Amino acid sequence: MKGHFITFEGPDGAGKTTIINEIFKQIPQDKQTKILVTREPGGSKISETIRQIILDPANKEMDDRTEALLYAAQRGQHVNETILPALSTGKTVFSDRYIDSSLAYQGVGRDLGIDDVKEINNFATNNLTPDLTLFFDLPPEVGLARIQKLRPDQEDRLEQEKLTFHQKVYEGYQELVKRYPDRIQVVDASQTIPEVTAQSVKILKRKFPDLF
Ligand SMILES: Nc1ncnc2c1ncn2[C@@H]1O[C@H](COP(=O)(O)OP(=O)(O)OP(=O)(O)O)[C@@H](O)[C@H]1O
Ligand SMILES: Cc1cn([C@H]2C[C@H](O)[C@@H](COP(=O)(O)O)O2)c(=O)[nH]c1=O
Repeated sequence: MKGHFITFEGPDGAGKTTIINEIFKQIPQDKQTKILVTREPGGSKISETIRQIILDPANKEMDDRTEALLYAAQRGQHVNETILPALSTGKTVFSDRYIDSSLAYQGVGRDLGIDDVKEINNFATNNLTPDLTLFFDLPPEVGLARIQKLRPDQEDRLEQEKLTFHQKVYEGYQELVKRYPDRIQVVDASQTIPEVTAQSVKILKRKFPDLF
């Protein structure tokens, strides 16, 4: 028995966390217990500790390769401690970010290369690949403005990066959408919250009718 592994991706502030919560509310109550909602970086005790190190604005001297390896390390722990045990009992896992974040932010944003970053992540996760990824498509400046409004003066180390970095990350996501057209479905995240939710639910119902 294996559950579905579904990931949610997009620029900072695209609405991933908000829409995951909205989708969850639309799942019948008796089926909600079959869903595990988790996030990256994080999703296990060790991975949350690594999250604090990566996102701490004080860690300005962090090397780009160290950053990529820390994201891969937290992911390895997350997969083995949280995601695989849930999938193996038939639960569906909703992960707020996963490997595509590393491919877009470290592979393209940090210029480390999509293929090299993919390789260290394949090692870390033993090649665990999502069954479906929803990409929340939003210009990075719009997402960053939402974050700024939500948490003024509380940006983490990645959010504090220049707009040019976030624009490269966005281009990275566009490349991933082209590379993995069967796995990654694009959602227009510039719509209202109910509209983004409805588009997401429609995609999920089509692919996994058993979820609802
Ligand atoms: N479709 C939307 N329209 C307008 N505001 C939105 C929309 N979706 C989310 N927001 C708002 O944008 C802010 C960021 O949303 P949220 O935290 O869900 O984004 P996120 O993609 O999870 O961000 P991060 O990448 O930082 O984790 C919140 O204040 C949320 O209410
Ligand atoms: C998993 C992952 C994340 N990131 C970046 C993306 C965001 O800027 C932060 C995480 O913050 P969030 O508020 O929880 O979205 O980290 C990354 O660069 N690489 C990754 O693999």
